[in-house]
Amino acid sequence: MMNMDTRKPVRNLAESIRSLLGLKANLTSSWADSVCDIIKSLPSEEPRTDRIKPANSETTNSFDDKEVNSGTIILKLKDELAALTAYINQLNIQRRQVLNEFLDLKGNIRVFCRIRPITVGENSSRLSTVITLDSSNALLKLAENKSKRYSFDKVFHPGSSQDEVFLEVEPVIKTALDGYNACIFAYGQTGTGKTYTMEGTPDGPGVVPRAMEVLFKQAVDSNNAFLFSFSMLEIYLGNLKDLLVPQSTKVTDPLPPSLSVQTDPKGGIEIDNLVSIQVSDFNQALSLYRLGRRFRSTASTNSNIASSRSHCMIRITMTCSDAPERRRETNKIWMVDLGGSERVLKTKASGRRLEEGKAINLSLSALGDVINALQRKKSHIPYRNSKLTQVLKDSLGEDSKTLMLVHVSPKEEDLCETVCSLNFATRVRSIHLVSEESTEIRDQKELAMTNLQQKIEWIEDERPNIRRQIDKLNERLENLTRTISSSNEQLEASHPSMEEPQSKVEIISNRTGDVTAAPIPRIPRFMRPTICSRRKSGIDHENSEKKGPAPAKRRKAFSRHAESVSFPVKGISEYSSDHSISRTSCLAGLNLKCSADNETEYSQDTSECDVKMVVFPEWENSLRSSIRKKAHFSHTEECGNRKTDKLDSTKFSKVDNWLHLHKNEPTIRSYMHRSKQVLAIPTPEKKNECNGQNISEKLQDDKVHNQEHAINTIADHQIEKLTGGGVAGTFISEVAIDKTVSELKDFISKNPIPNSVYPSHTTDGTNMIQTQGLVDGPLIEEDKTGPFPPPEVLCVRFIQNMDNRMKGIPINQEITGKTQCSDTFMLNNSNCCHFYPPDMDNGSIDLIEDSDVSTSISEPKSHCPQVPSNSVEDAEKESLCVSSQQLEIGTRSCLHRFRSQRALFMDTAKPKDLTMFFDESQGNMGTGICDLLKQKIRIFYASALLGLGFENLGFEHEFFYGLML
Ligand SMILES: Nc1ncnc2c1ncn2[C@@H]1O[C@H](COP(=O)(O)OP(=O)(O)OP(=O)(O)O)[C@@H](O)[C@H]1O
Repeated sequence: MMNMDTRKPVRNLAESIRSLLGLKANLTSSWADSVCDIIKSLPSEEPRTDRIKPANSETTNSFDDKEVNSGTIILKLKDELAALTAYINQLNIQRRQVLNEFLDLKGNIRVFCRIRPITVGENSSRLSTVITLDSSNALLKLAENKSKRYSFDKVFHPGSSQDEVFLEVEPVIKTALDGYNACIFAYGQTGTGKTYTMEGTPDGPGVVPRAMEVLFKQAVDSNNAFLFSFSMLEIYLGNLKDLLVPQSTKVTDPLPPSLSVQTDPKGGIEIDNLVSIQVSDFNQALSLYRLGRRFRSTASTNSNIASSRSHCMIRITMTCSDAPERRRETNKIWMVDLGGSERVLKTKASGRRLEEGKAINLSLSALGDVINALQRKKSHIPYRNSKLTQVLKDSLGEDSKTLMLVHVSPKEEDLCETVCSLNFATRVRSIHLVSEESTEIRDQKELAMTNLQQKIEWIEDERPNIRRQIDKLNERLENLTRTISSSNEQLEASHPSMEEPQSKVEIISNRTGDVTAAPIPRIPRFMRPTICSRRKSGIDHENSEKKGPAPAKRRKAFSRHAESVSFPVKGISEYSSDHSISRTSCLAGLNLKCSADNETEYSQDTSECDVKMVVFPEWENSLRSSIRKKAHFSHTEECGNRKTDKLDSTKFSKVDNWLHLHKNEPTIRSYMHRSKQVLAIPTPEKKNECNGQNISEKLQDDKVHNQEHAINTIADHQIEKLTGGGVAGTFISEVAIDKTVSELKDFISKNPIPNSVYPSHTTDGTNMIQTQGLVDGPLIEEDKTGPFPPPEVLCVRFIQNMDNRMKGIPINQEITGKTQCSDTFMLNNSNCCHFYPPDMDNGSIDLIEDSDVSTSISEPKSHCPQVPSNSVEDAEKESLCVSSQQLEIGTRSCLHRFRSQRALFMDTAKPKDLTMFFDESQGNMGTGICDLLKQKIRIFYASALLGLGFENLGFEHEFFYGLML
């Protein structure tokens, strides 16, 4: 009874709050304050949670009381929570309405004009050609006594700060949270401050970083679950270029998948293959933005020291499925820093700069045509005339919010361009203005807008407070639930047969919705139904129904998000992989405080919510090729978390790792200018040099040494080849190790080593462990997996039966320096064929006309670590560093290496001799086992050469045909 009494007033209060919330008229600030005060005062009436300590076995009755009290508190908290949630939802709806009214007054397409200040080095004595008359009018001085007035939604004078600009831009960004597609673009002549406005400086961040901050903050305040994803591209020379994919720095790098603009049946625009990365907070988005910025094409021109040579476009996609009042469940905002229009005569651009300028001008003129057609309400809008208009198609039309920031120069010499820009901006603005407004109407509008703005501000101030209270309540609720659960467990342990209190808790739990202490049945564990069987039998279904609809709805929504943010990749035929984003969610603003049972229901969502992953097809390819090579990646926190045992499933890498990977991404930019790196257009050679540098740096940084794995991989590869070829004979495998003979003997005496393994040494003093065995190679395997430390040189000699003499001419394809496999060993064993496996692209191959054929796998002393690869970039770096370190000549560019490799091969390989070698043996070919064996070895040898990748180096096919014959 007592419990009922305490519950009642709380319920009444909640009901009265709800009823008040229904009445819009009551929603004044004083009313809200008083409601808040009441709510704030409630917790003090409640018993402290520490009073509900787990009951011990002796105090069953007191536990009962406390438990009932806890149930009451939980109910009370739930009521408060419901009231606050209803209130915040009401605020959200209000804000949406007010903001829409506000934007309706402002217009769907708004145009701001920003006048650049005279910068250092410019002649400041001359008067500016553009003067700000008031906040929405600018005067352009055309001649001594001739001027023209331009009206815009806002005019920013040269002294306007970034803050002032953003204050005006903000409402458009906020509408994006209401489900509208939005587009903010900076337009203007080159050098007028577009990038300054959009990107800003470290001291004065521009629109893009500020917009991202606002988006995330507002999403949290709204109490709805938003899922954000970030993309960044540029339109360079009329082509789309993803700024988030690893830039190819080597000739051999796979080209990034080409981007293409697709229209869905509803008219929505999607860009095929564009990387879209889920971001859960502002910092992540900012990191990606910074990363993308590094890859922008910028160059110095006559007009601007760091001129953007492309249109840079940032897209933030947001999905929110628990706010049905939003315009769309998934919508996007584009923020575009357009390339500057330029006059060739003035910029004196030539060559590449000229091409870039022309491409920019062309697409800007296409944008002008689209605007024109929209203004005239033409039936055909020429979106298809440029990539820019294609991409922006669904963000420029009626149902979206567009903001154009036209930038003009104050300089007299730029008058022509200024007139063009201002005329274009006026045209854009006229799309939504049927006629010029009278001053009176405009004043009225201004007043209405000011009132609406104030309302918006009030709501936006109020929401975080309510949100904080909700968080607090949730926390308390969670603590309380946890306490009850642990009490139950203790009680159950002490009174296994006590059913009563449990069921009480259960009832409370079900009523409270998200507080669930699941009943533990009194049957043996193995007899209890599994989740699966419960689902099948419908038990779970019933339970979930009891829990209420909210969790089910959310769960369903997340899987939908997952589908909506995956993007198929074309052209990767082999694995037809997907650029896929994990089914994770950015739960900005979502407060998933749920009980044990709800957790099960949400487990996938909640556990994944902090994992942001993306996979690129190149990575996947590299991973798969890694499987083929049986490469083993070690796991380090720094270098990514790849697991070889899961390589055959789709691989994901964390966004954070991905960002880390790009930290040292080589850029070809020569100097920094205002946080922009200015570059000369890269040449392949430069890229390679740059890459080489980075690789060596990376190698210096990487502390992961996985020599053993590398050697094992090579040995595996060889053994596979030898045994796979069905070759009969004796194997002698030799492992050079860094132990003295006495140490070795010691070691062997202490360790049980088969008889066939014994120490030896070569004439140059290298200590070796020799293993002998027959044909199928288990002994060789014994070697590589043996108890010795990782060998520095691994030589596996295959000795063919003496009567099968292999004919051949030596081929030395050593690029430079000497191999780490001791020279003396090679010299003294003239029948030794030194062979690098195909994945090591330098090496020596000696095939010497003699009785025995030996195959040596040489492993360099300073073996390149098998760095756990985060991406294809890493994989490439690995392969590069393997070879460069093997050669011990420092880092060299991949291209250079391939060239020299090719040249040397051409010089020294003596294709004629090779052919002779094969021809000769062909002539002697019989049908006996030995001849078959010879043939197999020849094929093995030829395929080894092919495997080295020579065919990709531009050799004439005839050469290989000759080789194969
Ligand atoms: N409002 C401003 N306040 C201070 N400096 C500015 C402002 N606007 C532009 N600048 C300066 O003018 C120069 C050119 O600006 P910016 O590179 O942003 O021009 P842009 O329009 O992006 O040029 P492009 O089209 O060639 O890329 C920069 O040095 C920048 O710092």
